[in-house]
Amino acid sequence: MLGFKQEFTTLNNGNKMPSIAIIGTGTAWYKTEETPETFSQELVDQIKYALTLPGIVHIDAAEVYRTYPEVGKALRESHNVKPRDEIFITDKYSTQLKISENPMVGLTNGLKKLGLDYVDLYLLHSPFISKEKNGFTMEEAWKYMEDLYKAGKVKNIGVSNFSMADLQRILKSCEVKPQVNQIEFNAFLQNQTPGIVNFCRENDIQVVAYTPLGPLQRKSKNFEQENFHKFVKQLAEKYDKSEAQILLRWVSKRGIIPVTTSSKEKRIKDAQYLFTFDLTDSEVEKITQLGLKHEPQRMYWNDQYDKFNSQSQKI
Ligand SMILES: NC(=O)C1=CN([C@@H]2O[C@H](COP(=O)(O)OP(=O)(O)OC[C@H]3O[C@@H](n4cnc5c(N)ncnc54)[C@H](OP(=O)(O)O)[C@@H]3O)[C@@H](O)[C@H]2O)C=CC1
Repeated sequence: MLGFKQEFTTLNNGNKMPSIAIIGTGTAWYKTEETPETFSQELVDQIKYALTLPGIVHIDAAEVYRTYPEVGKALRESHNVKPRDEIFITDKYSTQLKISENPMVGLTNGLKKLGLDYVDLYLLHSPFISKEKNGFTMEEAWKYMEDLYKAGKVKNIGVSNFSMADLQRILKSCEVKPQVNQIEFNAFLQNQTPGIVNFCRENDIQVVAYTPLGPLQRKSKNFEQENFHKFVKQLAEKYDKSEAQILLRWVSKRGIIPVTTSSKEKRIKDAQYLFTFDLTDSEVEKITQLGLKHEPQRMYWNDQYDKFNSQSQKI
């Protein structure tokens, strides 16, 4: 516990959430079905390891990842290690691919598989919702979320991959404003959709960033010669931290909550210990500017959002 420090972000309803999620259960862990054959004991072990770390541990889950069995098993086997109120679970209702009838049914199914009676944050996974495909409109989907919030089944509600226009539709008709918008964000993709980060800030909607380590996940052949990578390396040496920690800290210094994941215990621990060091304002600004010089690097929702590439490196 020596030297451990945690930070929290206050949401627009006054609730606090941990300022980093250390185990995302999608991307590398993503599956297309939940069967005994696809069950990943490795993921169970990584979540169990994460739950031995100090502080509140934030896990990012979703209906579409098909990893509820692993998350559920890890939580059940860790109930003596970490109490429920020291675990923060984000979950998402699958909108693109219809898995359950509606968010009410989706949450009920998820809670059962996770062995929980509430989740801390529940999101609509994407804005691509229509009466024809889903059986309800985006506004009606949000109404389900509000009902779950009012019933206490979810402590906070939000959206994911929403653009300004999508959020404007929700804001026009909602009773409860989304607490967060989880989007793709990193130094090489600083606006998933035009103006989204500033719009969320102006409307007191917390931005949560998936793929915060995009610049490390895909490197060019000559990355060592690139000023961006040279500077990140220099900071890693200065602070005696990993390059991943520098990039995650940069995301958090931009007022955004990173959602990372790893198959390696050391990296999971490094993420939970993120707030044991700080970057200066000028270092944060330099990473921002060097990042903006890089061409947009979008890894998810390309079919829907590649059309915005020319605007995604403008802030
Ligand atoms: N709402 C949405 O639509 C989406 C949500 N998400 C959520 O966000 C989570 C995190 O997304 P993800 O893109 O994986 O997050 P990150 O950008 O944090 O990337 C994590 C990956 O980067 C690798 N990595 C870590 N450190 C380094 C390094 N120094 N060099 C090279 N690679 C490194 C890890 O590999 P290793 O295992 O080797 O450490 C891991 O596979 C997902 O699991 C999911 O929960 C993701 C996509 C879409």
